[in-house]
Amino acid sequence: MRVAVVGGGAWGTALSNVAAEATGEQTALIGRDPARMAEIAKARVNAARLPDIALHQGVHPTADRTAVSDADIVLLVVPTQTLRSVCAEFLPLMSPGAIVVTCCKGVEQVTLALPHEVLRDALPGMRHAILSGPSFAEDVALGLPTAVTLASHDEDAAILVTESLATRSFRPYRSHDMDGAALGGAAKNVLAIAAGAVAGRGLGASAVAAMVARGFAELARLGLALGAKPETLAGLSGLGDLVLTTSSTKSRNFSLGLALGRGEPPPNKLAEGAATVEALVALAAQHEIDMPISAAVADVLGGRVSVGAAVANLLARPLRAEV
Ligand SMILES: NC(=O)C1=CN([C@@H]2O[C@H](COP(=O)(O)OP(=O)(O)OC[C@H]3O[C@@H](n4cnc5c(N)ncnc54)[C@H](OP(=O)(O)O)[C@@H]3O)[C@@H](O)[C@H]2O)C=CC1
Ligand SMILES: O=C(CO)COP(=O)(O)O
Repeated sequence: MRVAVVGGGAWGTALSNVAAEATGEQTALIGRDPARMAEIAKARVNAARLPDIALHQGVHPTADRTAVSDADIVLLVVPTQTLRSVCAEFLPLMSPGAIVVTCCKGVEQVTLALPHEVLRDALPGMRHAILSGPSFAEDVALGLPTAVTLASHDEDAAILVTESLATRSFRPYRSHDMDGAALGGAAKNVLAIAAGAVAGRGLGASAVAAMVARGFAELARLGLALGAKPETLAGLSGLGDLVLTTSSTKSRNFSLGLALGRGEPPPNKLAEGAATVEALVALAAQHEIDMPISAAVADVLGGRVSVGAAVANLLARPLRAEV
């Protein structure tokens, strides 16, 4: 199986190393900036996005989009808001039998679609899967043990992708539940901003734990309303990724929240949760699901309330039975 990776960011670079190791085949890493891709090819390191980590010898960095054409499996590893246009751009170049895997985590702002729904709309007739789960690009690229969810309605596709990405340290677990895998990844990014803000305000580890647990409750409420399976929501791509992202300063979303909580300027790298939060809250409203923590993040990032007022509002919510 030959894999191509579209998106020369941190995660795309880490996954290209994984695919080259797992398949023993040349793996194209396709970025959009020719000068930067030439630099990566020469230095054998993606200094801007994944510094100090050598590319696997089988990785072929390029800006030539046609490098996707002989791939059996195409990983799309770009920000969620660009996924649809990237699909349109690559559709005429991909082999019609290729399996396309979205590795993005978010909700599309205009349509409120999750990444796998974007693939379904934008790449009709092609085979689809989604990869999600607790996995910092740096950890994966360093060969640290990582387990993720690989979900597809197409069992054969899921097996082929799993086999083409499994290494001694990277373990994809198969699932049929694309809705659950996608929703977990999208919601945890938003909830990590909230956890970071609570930590940044110095409210203590107990408060952060409460935020994570109540955050999981709202992730699960929306997931169940969308038809996700409880075991997916409590698994790697749901609770697993929520725990990772709400507990580490390696997370761009948690770091954004931390800066907001401390009253510091937000880090300049855009976290996916910031681009997703309004759409996530709108999606929840469509399903009449209450997501107070996500709504508070939306209000803070939208400049409608301060972090202090948002936390105070959350604490002032009427007490009720835990659900
Ligand atoms: N980083 C991580 O640890 C993980 C990230 N993810 C998810 O993977 C996705 C990508 O994240 P990550 O790699 O970290 O992000 P980065 O910001 O590091 O990279 C994003 C890549 O997408 C490219 N890109 C941006 N806009 C466009 C566009 N309009 N058309 C084509 N390409 C574009 C960028 O190109 P350019 O370099 O030219 O700007 C860059 O190569 C996100 O959804 C994230 O949530 C999932 C798991 C782990
Ligand atoms: O998705 C991730 C880990 O699973 C990466 O999280 P951040 O985008 O917050 O860095």
